[in-house]
Amino acid sequence: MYTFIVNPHSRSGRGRKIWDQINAVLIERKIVYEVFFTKYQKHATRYVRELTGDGGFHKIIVLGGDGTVNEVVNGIIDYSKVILGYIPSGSSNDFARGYGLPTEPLAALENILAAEHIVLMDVGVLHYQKKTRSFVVSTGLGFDAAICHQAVVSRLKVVLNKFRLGKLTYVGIAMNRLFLDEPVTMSLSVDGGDPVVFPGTYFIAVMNHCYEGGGFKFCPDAKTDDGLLDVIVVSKLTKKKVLFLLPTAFNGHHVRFRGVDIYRGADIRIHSEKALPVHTDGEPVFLQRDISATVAEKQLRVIVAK
Ligand SMILES: Nc1ncnc2c1ncn2[C@@H]1O[C@H](COP(=O)(O)OP(=O)(O)OP(=O)(O)O)[C@@H](O)[C@H]1O
Repeated sequence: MYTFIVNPHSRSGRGRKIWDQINAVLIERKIVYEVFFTKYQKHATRYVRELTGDGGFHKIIVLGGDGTVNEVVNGIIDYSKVILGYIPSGSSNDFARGYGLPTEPLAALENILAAEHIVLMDVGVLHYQKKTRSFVVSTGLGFDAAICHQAVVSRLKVVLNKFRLGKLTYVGIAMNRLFLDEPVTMSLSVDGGDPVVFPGTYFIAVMNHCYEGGGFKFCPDAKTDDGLLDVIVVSKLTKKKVLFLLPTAFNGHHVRFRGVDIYRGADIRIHSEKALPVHTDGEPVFLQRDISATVAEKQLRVIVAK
């Protein structure tokens, strides 16, 4: 049996309409399923924790954005007992982009029902204060997280989603934040090595997938099954240069420029001289000065494209 977790609120309310399309096909094809609609933040986590708490095997299909995938993964008790499928209906859809999943909902459903390609995916774990939160796409401190924090309350997202341009929300807000935020000194330590200090840092993102923020290929060589996390540090650049560099990140060409540093490791520690916004898969976490990221022991099975 399939369990669908649907965020009707995703893509500013289009999630519900996309579910209606999917539901019609499931009924017509006599597919056995149950559906659960999220009603508030972290509801998906609560539900999935209860569902997977029975110790049984579950096929969980998420219909929502990267934030809903994040909430679902955070509720899974034992990754080895779950297969995850995904029908993208978010604004940025970087999880789907990373796997090249179909963006058209019915094509995504067909891909899930065929289930011909299942891969093992690493799950990242963010540690802050004494808490942890899992992530599938990325986590980050600074500029990229400030954009996510602003996107949550942004009218721009609602307007752009109406025109199916939701992924541009993050580009639009990025321009705005660039003029508001000042870079700070941060330090990065990879796998227990000495901390490297970066004055004038805009952000550090720790990535499992290669895309974040609606299609920025910040860590072009990130692999989701290597047990490692890729890290991008953007520092020591004028705001004008950042503005010039951002579009080159859509195809990963930004890595050639000075001021962009890439690292890879299994234990990433970041310190910031000032408390800054943090995100996991675009979902805001409160302001932090110290965070670290590791990879969960077990991998999660995910249905990817044929
Ligand atoms: N019924 C609901 N009403 C309001 N918010 C909800 C509801 N269900 C879930 N949420 C919250 O909506 C937020 C965003 O969801 P999601 O990521 O699925 O869509 P999105 O924001 O359109 O896409 P993306 O993350 O790709 O930009 C999550 O924080 C989630 O907790």
